[in-house]
Amino acid sequence: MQILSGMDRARNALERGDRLPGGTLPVPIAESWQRCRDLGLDPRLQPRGEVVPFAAVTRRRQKMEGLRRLALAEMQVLYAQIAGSNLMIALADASGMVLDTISDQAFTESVAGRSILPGSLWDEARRGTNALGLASDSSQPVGVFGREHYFTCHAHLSCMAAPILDSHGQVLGLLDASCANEARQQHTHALVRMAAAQIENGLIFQECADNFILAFHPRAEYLDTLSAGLLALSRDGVVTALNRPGSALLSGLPTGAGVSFDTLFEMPFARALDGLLRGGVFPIRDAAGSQVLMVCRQIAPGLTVRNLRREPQAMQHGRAGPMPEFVCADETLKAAMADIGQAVAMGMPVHLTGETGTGKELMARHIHAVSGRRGEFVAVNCGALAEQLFVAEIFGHEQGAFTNARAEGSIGLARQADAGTLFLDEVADVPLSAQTALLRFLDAMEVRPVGGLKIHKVDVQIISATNRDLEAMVAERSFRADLLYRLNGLVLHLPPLAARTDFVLVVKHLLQELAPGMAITDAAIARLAQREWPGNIRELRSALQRLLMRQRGPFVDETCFVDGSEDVGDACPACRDRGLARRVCQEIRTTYRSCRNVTHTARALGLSRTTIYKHL
Ligand SMILES: Nc1ncnc2c1ncn2[C@@H]1O[C@H](COP(=O)(O)OP(=O)(O)OP(=O)(O)O)[C@@H](O)[C@H]1O
Repeated sequence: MQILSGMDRARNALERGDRLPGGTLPVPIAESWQRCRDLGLDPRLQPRGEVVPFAAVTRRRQKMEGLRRLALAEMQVLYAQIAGSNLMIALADASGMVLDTISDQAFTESVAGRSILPGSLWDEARRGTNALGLASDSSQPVGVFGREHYFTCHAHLSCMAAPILDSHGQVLGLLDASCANEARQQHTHALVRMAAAQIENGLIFQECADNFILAFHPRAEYLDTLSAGLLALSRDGVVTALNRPGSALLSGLPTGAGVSFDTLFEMPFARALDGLLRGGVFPIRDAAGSQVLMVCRQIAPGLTVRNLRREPQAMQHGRAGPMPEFVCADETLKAAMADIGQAVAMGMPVHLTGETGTGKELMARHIHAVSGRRGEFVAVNCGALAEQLFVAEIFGHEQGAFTNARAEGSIGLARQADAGTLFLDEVADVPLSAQTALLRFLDAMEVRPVGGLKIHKVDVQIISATNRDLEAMVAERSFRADLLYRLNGLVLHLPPLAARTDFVLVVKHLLQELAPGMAITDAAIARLAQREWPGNIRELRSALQRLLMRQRGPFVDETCFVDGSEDVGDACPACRDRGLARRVCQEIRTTYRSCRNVTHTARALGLSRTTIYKHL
């Protein structure tokens, strides 16, 4: 006989409508299941996946601007901390309406990823037992793992949510980390809670900018941690905010708003301030007699004192994990790159093709690194060399070998690359007259400088690149067929950016290069992904630079696109040149891009499905 686990029995009972067996589930989950059942939700069906109109999301985001700014920066840090894949970090308002998400591509493309999108509502009454809904109701951090979700269709998910509270214990928002159940990591829940606490502390600094802010803890080494109490005080010593650890440390004392410092501590505020403003750690007893150590983290404006750390921990950004130097998660490209190691080990020339800006030079540098050659990487832009000078530049020349020759002669780029790599960029532009000399060099790996007699043997890895069709040039006799066959030992094609499956990673990588620690929302990435990018990664880099110029906080989101200059390519052809229609069309396409579902898009924007189809 098959032995059923507690969870199996609980689910069977739930799905059959039987009484739920006691002791098989954590109490909050069992209670939530019961509430969902009382509401008449059928766990075997799909939940009501409601998504509010985009305009309502925008309004809510504006209302929560301060919190959102802090949260997006923390979400980026959290995303980097929870290494692994199939992950989404979401920020929701207090009711469980998702405002922003940061995720990896695998999650974005999953069924769950398509349902956790800005504007989606995750309250218990709509989506059954889930972490956002439970955290919103209970004001407590909650984890809902796999089959603990009420709806069977959410059983593959694990979600961990923590409320973000104001200093009166009111829920301001919710932070959630969701991942595939099998990818769940033990420490995620703690990281989400810490991120929420970090945001709460950040809010105190943000909202009490004209107050004193003091940190305190019984042990000095904890003053810089999230366990420290943070106390904001007006200039006359009245408490304006106290974080959660602070309330716990002062439990038993009256900590409500309006209480004065003197009621909480044994020393009058003015005297304590004297000590605190001299800098360093100041010992003080609370009104219950326990000693704590205190430091001043922020001085109310108008006072200047040296030796004080003005930068609160919670506001320090730029802690996103290290990003790879070179993004290459595109499966086709990865497969094509599999032979590089062997090719360079055999000294085989590598030929790179791809449109402008697809990363041919970067790939050439990568190949040089892979080859482990100790010599230099020497890049030659063949299109930039005058026809008469081409041979002399590559193979060198003796003193006074020709008019305009360098007086001291030149060893040439081929010898400079000896024991290293010679990268012939824009190889299609090698003058026909020089192609024979180049071919001879590739065959023999020997160099004879112009005007010289001595032959020099070299050992050079050859990499060439072009964005032109060399086969077609061979057919029209502007490129030598034998040179082409000599160059294309291993051919590697770099896909255009729009065709890369690792677009999201490329965006994040470039952003980290341009502005370390900067966050970007999924919606902003989706907006970028709509464009065609004829200039490929180079163009994307410039577009990100322009967005960064417009961005006013620690993250890039759709508001950075306000003037539409990044959006020229994202309206449908019929709407592209029609002002207002173009905006509507762009909104449709942006929304669709983030959820990949016509019905959701129609519902989110309050338009008919036919209209959505028309613009897609
Ligand atoms: N895989 C990648 N990951 C991250 N950045 C990249 C990648 N590929 C290219 N880039 C960046 O894109 C820009 C253009 O790359 P690169 O100059 O190598 O392109 P290219 O194909 O050689 O262009 P062109 O044909 O116009 O010379 C550079 O800033 C480069 O750092």
